Amino acid sequence: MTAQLNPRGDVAVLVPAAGAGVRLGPGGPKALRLLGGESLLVHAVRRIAAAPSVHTVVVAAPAAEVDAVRRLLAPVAPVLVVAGGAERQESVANALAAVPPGPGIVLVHDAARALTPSALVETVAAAVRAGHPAVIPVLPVIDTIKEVDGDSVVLGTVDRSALRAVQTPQGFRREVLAAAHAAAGDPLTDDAGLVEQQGVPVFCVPGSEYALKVTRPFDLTLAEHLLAAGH
Ligand SMILES: Nc1ccn([C@@H]2O[C@H](COP(=O)(O)OP(=O)(O)OP(=O)(O)O)[C@@H](O)[C@H]2O)c(=O)n1
Ligand SMILES: C[C@](O)(CO)[C@H](O)COP(=O)(O)O
Repeated sequence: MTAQLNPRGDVAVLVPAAGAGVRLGPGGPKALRLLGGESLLVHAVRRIAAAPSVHTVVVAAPAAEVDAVRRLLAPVAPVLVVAGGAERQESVANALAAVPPGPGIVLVHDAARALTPSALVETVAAAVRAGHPAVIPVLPVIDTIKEVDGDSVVLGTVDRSALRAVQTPQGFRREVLAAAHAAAGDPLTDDAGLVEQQGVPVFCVPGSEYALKVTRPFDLTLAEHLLAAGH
């Protein structure tokens, strides 16, 4: 099946979208929950597809929703849809296995970061193209951070100047991501973590407040406001 966006693009974007959304609460798989009348997944794919470097998009959908997701995305962009797994890492691996020959750069981008600007896709891809084997968008940590024992006893204050909150899209040389997944052990929360385990340097670029992850009900409310404000 052909599902190319820009045939001259050098980037494949994997979109893990198979999570249950337990922290968001009841209402079905999170990627299919609505934001301003459209699913988080549709918002995410539309913004990815608008990035000029993108050659291919592969979505990892909940196994029971693969056909429904194909129908949902058909009017949005040409995409490949595969079944995700029980863990995010497995969903990414399934999507990676479906990338056709061609793209030398692979980005992994959460459907749950639905309002991520297309420009961030280009920024991450450009940093990989410039020679970094692995690239992540990050934001500074703005709160004072305490280490605690249990829920309530403070052990100390952490130096936040060295901490960063990590977003997606995370970008990789294709062979670097493939090798990291081939060697993967216990599931990690992001793909850069797998690459770190291979001793590959990971480079940070500035993230975006609009790339917030819809995790809890408050995040969905915030995203609704951002969307209504034109983002
Ligand atoms: N088995 C899984 C788990 C997560 N994801 C995707 O990975 C992204 C980031 O995961 P997260 O926000 O943690 O989503 P959920 O796992 O759905 O959230 P929760 O932990 O609250 O259930 C989401 O786009 C989610 O759909 C996935 O493709 N496959
Ligand atoms: C890759 C990621 O978006 C990094 O923030 C990841 O999906 C986070 O998962 P978490 O379990 O919600 O930290």
